[in-house]
Amino acid sequence: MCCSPASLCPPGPTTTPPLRRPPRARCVEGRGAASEYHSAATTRSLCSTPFPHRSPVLRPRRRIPASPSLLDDNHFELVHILIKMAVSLKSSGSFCSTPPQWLHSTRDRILYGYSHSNAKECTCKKTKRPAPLCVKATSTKVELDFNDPSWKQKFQEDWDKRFNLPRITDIYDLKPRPTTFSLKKNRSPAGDENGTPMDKWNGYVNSDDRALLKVIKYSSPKSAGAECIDPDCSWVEQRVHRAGPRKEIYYEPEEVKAAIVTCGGLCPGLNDVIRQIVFTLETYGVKNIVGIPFGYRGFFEKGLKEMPLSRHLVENINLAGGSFLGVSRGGAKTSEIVDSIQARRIDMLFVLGGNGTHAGANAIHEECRKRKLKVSVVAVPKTIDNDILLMDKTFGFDTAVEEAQRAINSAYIEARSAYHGIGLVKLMGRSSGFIAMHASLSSGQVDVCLIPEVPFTLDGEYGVLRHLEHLLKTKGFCVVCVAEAAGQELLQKSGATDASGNVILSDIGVHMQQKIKMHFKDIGVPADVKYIDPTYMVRACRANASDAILCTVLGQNAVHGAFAGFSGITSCICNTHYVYLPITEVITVPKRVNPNSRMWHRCLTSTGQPDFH
Ligand SMILES: Nc1ncnc2c1ncn2[C@@H]1O[C@H](COP(=O)(O)OP(=O)(O)O)[C@@H](O)[C@H]1O
Ligand SMILES: O=P(O)(O)OC[C@H]1O[C@](O)(COP(=O)(O)O)[C@@H](O)[C@@H]1O
Ligand SMILES: [Mg+2]
Repeated sequence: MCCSPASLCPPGPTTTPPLRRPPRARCVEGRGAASEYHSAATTRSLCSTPFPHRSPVLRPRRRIPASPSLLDDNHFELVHILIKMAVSLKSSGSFCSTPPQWLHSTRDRILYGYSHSNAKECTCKKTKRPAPLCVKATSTKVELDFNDPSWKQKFQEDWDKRFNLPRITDIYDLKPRPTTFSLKKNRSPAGDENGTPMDKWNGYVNSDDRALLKVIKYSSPKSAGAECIDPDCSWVEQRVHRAGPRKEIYYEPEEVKAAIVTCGGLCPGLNDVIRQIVFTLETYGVKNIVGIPFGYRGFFEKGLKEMPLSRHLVENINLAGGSFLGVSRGGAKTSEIVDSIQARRIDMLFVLGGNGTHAGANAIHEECRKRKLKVSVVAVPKTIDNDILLMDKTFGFDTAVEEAQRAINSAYIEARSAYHGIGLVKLMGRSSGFIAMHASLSSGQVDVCLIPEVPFTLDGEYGVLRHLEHLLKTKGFCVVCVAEAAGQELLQKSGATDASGNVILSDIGVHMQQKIKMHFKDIGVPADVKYIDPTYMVRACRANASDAILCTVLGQNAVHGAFAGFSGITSCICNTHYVYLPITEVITVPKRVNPNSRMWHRCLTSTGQPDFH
């Protein structure tokens, strides 16, 4: 954590420029088909009513009240991709005549077919009205026409195909054996000829068990948060595979060599997952368990030796943060990694990491398939950024938020205790603002939360700086929380990337600190700016209680998934249920905060901040 020295601003005149702004007429921008999704009445009232009594504190937010469609954060980025694909399809002349859509206007519209990998949206050629039956959704496997009475069945068949879990039996003709995993085995007096306990333990998950990804039936596409596949917002079950131990397994535990690797940046809970994987493997009867040191690098870097792991060795590792095995970025050469897997005779590989790691895990899984190796590659989603699609959250996120709000609290105390104090906190999040949004919400002490998904300006009448002036005048102090990826368009780009190819972001925190100081100096208003950058503090700590539970379950399920013969899957939590997803479904894009989601609106309600542009 680093704090700037006390403000160098000289005392100046205490009068601040007037903060009240002239009311502006607001319109929901109608680019192409975008506006056509609002009823005429809605559009009229939105465009004709300026805000004559605009409060200086709470400027109404543009677009938000008018938005009928609130996609949740899990699907927002997917929608972004779908729209881009629809646009490119359109421009390639392969689809109907919809003018190009831009992300911002798209967010305000109802979108159908969100859950496909390729959605298309159009208006009927001869009418300006939105024409629901023109809306089509396609996926890579099936094209849906909602005029077709069997579209639901087709959708579900396509869905089931996409979310079907790859397994080693896809390439190998293998017979399963009864599981060796039973929590009651020590109490069971007799076993069968395989030594499998004969108790009546009923803790197995049936392979046909599914969890629903969505549970709300929206009555209208205009309902808050509605995610509709078709224009009538029909109920279509989207089921995913339930995680957990199966009655039959595809490995002989005694013969298994299992390896664990942790990649990417640090994240609270890595040790908890490693520990649970080891415990669960041992419960199955696996004796040969190793850790690959320092991420994927450990597979091929000379001098890095695999580490034998056992319950005894990992018993207490969860008491500390970091990774017992070490982490690293970069250096993922799939063929070399698979050579190494082959040479080491690894049967199960457990990969803990974020979106990059998952992409790597999938490449390893594919390469193993190509070489016809009987290897199960199972991932566990790790990242404080919480930026992996479809899942409720990734492990480490809760803990990072908890730590981040401690930094916010310090900024608040500093700001509140200073004359015209301004506390500024920068929080991590490579491509999304989840940590900043949740830490702002949880602390309740933030006046301005800035995230990459919502553009803002610093200068000018509607800029952040003018709002800070206002806060100093009315409140006497303020706290700003900025996500590290926010406002990158305001900064010079270095173009540099890290070893994994991730773009190295310019420092918005330092930039804002300087801009705030300069601004208040220029207008002659004293301001005491304290900048806190808790960057590595929020992720180098040990997991909190809720993350520790999440890690425990995810780690156990990863092992159950491998023994069940799955490969190329990730063990995660969706809609409060523990499930397995094919890695391919979660790595298309990073998950981002949906500016039209209920959560972002709640954050805005909490901070009371206006639009900053
Ligand atoms: N598209 C990809 N294909 C294969 N491996 C990848 C890919 N992207 C990243 N990796 C590898 O995954 C590891 C972790 O990636 P990184 O982006 O640093 O962290 P995270 O997994 O947390 O997103 C690195 O070793 C990197 O080389
Ligand atoms: O460890 P580094 O290389 O400084 O990376 C910092 C980045 O790591 C993170 O903490 C987590 O990112 P990953 O999930 O990719 O590991 C980001 O929030 C941040 O941008
Ligand atoms: Mg990442």
